[in-house]
Amino acid sequence: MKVGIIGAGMVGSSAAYALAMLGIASEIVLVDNNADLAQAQAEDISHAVPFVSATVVRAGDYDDCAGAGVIIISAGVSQKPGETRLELLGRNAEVFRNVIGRILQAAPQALLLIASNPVDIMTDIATRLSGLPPQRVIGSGTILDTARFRSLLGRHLQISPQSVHAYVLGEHGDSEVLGWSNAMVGAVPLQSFAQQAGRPVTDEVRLKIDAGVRGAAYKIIKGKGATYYGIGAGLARIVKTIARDQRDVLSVSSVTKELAGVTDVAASVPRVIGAEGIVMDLVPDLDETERIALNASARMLKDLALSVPC
Ligand SMILES: NC(=O)C1=CN([C@@H]2O[C@H](COP(=O)(O)OP(=O)(O)OC[C@H]3O[C@@H](n4cnc5c(N)ncnc54)[C@H](O)[C@@H]3O)[C@@H](O)[C@H]2O)C=CC1
Ligand SMILES: CC(=O)C(=O)O
Repeated sequence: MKVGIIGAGMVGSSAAYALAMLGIASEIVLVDNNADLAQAQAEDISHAVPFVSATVVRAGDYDDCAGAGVIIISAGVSQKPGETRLELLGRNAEVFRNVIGRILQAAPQALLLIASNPVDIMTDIATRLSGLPPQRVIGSGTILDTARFRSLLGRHLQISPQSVHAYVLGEHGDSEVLGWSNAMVGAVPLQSFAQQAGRPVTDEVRLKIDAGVRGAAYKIIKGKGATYYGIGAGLARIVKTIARDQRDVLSVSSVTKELAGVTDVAASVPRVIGAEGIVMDLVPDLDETERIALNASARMLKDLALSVPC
């Protein structure tokens, strides 16, 4: 599958690198306002390709994305230390007004995969601007937060994060909701596994993991200016399930008819993803605290999305 990437900065180039390393895409086209940057990123990544795959990686313009199955949008501004994702909204909405029409003209059949922040509201905006059905406009949503949750839980339980089945729901951002009540390890509920393993998940452990997941981006941005390897791998993972029609369950964002009592809102729940985009939403069983928090997260996202004209 050919993949176009609009925005060849840290996130776009990391996604291209992860895609090339996994050998998922036959061709990757990097497009950026800064053509020299796109060219340099493409050359650098293409020099890694002979070690692992046969992916053609090149810089180009929108027209070069013709025939792409997926277009990743990672263009726009990113957070400065201490800045929230929501503070990027006005600037990145303007970027999307500029790029969505050009993408549709070049690759009308492509699925859109949104990474730019605030990703849930950018997914809503991309859906409105494109006029595409919501199933074809996928926000990376909480795929990264879910990976962070599984990583920290796995570390606490001393097992592989791939054997932890737990999801972060709602906003990719400060109001996100960690799904503790339905978390599983293998086929065993989290608390039961923790007890059997002698690694209890106490209130103190929960608070520490919650802070670690919710605060990860702020901590990394303070330390090195940006986050990109995690989301790069997450975006490649989403492209893989689309390219191979794998129907994996991933927590991603999409305009959803109804979520925790809020209608027509873009936020994350686990969803089945295949070649045509989102195939099915999974409605998780939540406890009362989680349901209230998810309602608040979805309500905030909907109100903010409504404030942005397209
Ligand atoms: N969804 C997620 O989990 C994550 C999202 N992000 C978000 O991804 C976005 C990109 O972050 P970085 O790559 O670190 O930023 P960056 O500044 O390294 O790259 C952004 C690129 O977009 C380009 N650009 C800006 N306007 C453009 C336009 N109209 N057309 C084409 N290219 C344009 C810039 O020239 C720049 O190269 C940010 O909004 C950031 O907050 C970052 C990490 C995780
Ligand atoms: C920057 C961002 O959204 C993240 O790393 O979660």
